[in-house]
Amino acid sequence: MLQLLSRSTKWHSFLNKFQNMKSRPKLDYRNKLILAPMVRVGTLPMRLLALEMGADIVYTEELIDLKLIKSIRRHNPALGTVDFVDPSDGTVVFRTCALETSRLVLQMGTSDAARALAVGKLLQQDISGLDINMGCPKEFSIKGGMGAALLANPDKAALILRTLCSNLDIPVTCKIRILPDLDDTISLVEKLADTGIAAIGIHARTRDERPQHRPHPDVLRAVAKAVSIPIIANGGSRNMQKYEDILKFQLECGADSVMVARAAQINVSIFRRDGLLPMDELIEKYLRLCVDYDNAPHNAKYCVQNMLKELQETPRGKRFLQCQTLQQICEIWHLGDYCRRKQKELRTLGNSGRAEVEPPEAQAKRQKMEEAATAITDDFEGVICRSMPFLRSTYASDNHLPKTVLYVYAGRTGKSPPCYETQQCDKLFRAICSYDGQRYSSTFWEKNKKQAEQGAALVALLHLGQLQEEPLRENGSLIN
Ligand SMILES: Cc1cc2nc3c(=O)[nH]c(=O)nc-3n(C[C@H](O)[C@H](O)[C@H](O)COP(=O)(O)O)c2cc1C
Repeated sequence: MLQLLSRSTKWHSFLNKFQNMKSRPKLDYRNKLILAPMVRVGTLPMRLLALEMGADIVYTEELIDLKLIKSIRRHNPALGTVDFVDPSDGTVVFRTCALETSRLVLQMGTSDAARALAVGKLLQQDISGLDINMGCPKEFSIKGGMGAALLANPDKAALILRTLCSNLDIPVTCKIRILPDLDDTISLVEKLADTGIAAIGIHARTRDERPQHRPHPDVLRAVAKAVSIPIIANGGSRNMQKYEDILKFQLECGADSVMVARAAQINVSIFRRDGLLPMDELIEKYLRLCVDYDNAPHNAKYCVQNMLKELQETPRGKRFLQCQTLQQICEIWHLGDYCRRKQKELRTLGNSGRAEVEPPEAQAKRQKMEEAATAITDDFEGVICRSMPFLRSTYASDNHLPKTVLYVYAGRTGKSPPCYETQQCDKLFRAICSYDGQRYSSTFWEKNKKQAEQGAALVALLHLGQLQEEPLRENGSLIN
């Protein structure tokens, strides 16, 4: 009978899942450096980078149960990932891969035990721990009875945790904030510990305290003395500039483990025993992972912005802020070729992106865009192309703009004025400048038609020897 059953593919995949989960050692929360849950920051590339830098455990950003429950789990063989995809619009709600499974905790926002359990069952084969957010003070969470709302409803919080602990095969934890009163905090932690959770993350601030307020390591120390489950201390980033500062905070709190958010958001190499990496090296590593795992460009941009901080004001930073695609961002860190090559390879491997789960209207729109992009590539046959973004702020007046300069140059040399044609792909533009029997274009996709034309004129001027590369590179309007 068993033999017969094992022949069926369904039974086989169930057996695999079960064996994978059982063979994975249970996550131990003692003596660990942890990447804290952070919305928009804790996506796959940043988690993998944190692990590479020395974090022992990484948390996902908070993912809401309602969103997860309706998502479709699918393998993405091109990327080697498991994706949970929103079937209504095809967006990837959660992407993970085998490299992180044994050290990955997913943080969920929930207010309902049954729903949380359903999500836990859907996810447990792909993660090693499930954490419930009980500390988020944002209006969205509180209104939905999630996050810090659960601190005011300990019975419900305990019910959620008990339901998960009794029915899932992976360890369950929660992340709370301290209460204004120490005894109340200890009572709450004891009540939650009774549910069977494997550890508790505690942000050393109250619900009403903001990140700029000093944390309360003394409160954590008292809690850690009073309870026996592992305490994960959080809230110390304000005083964390290097690896040793993480350990100092852990010691101050008397905690078993420590969880870092903002300090890692700025420089994830804070987890590195051998010291911080230079920012550009870190960004490069991060971008490679974004390319490898086809990360959404807006997410990559947000994370790089956090690393750049005030350097966003430099010419390079300003150029970066104008980027809309991963390719454009990669060009700035000299990874343009890597990005192009890898994206091509992923397409060849069938990285279908959203296609399989798209509703028909979205699918039609995407196909139209893909056709347009192919047509555009064909149209660029024989065109002299360079990657030259146009940055208006680097030109003193309209008289200096590339289109004007090229127009004047044409008049001076007795040639017909240049003319332009523009191609649009979704919300981005490229232009071709035709001048004296030759066509020129910038490979940098611009946000509007006018900028695209200026970019094309720049390429023409450069080719005609009317621009010098080096000065332009310095003032930030030329990238190679
Ligand atoms: C950008 C950002 C996003 C965050 N998102 C989450 C989240 O999804 N879930 C959560 O429990 N806390 C979240 N937090 C709070 C952090 O996990 C952490 O509790 C807080 O920043 C204090 O730790 P730190 O001093 O190390 O920054 C977020 C913090 C930041 C800065």
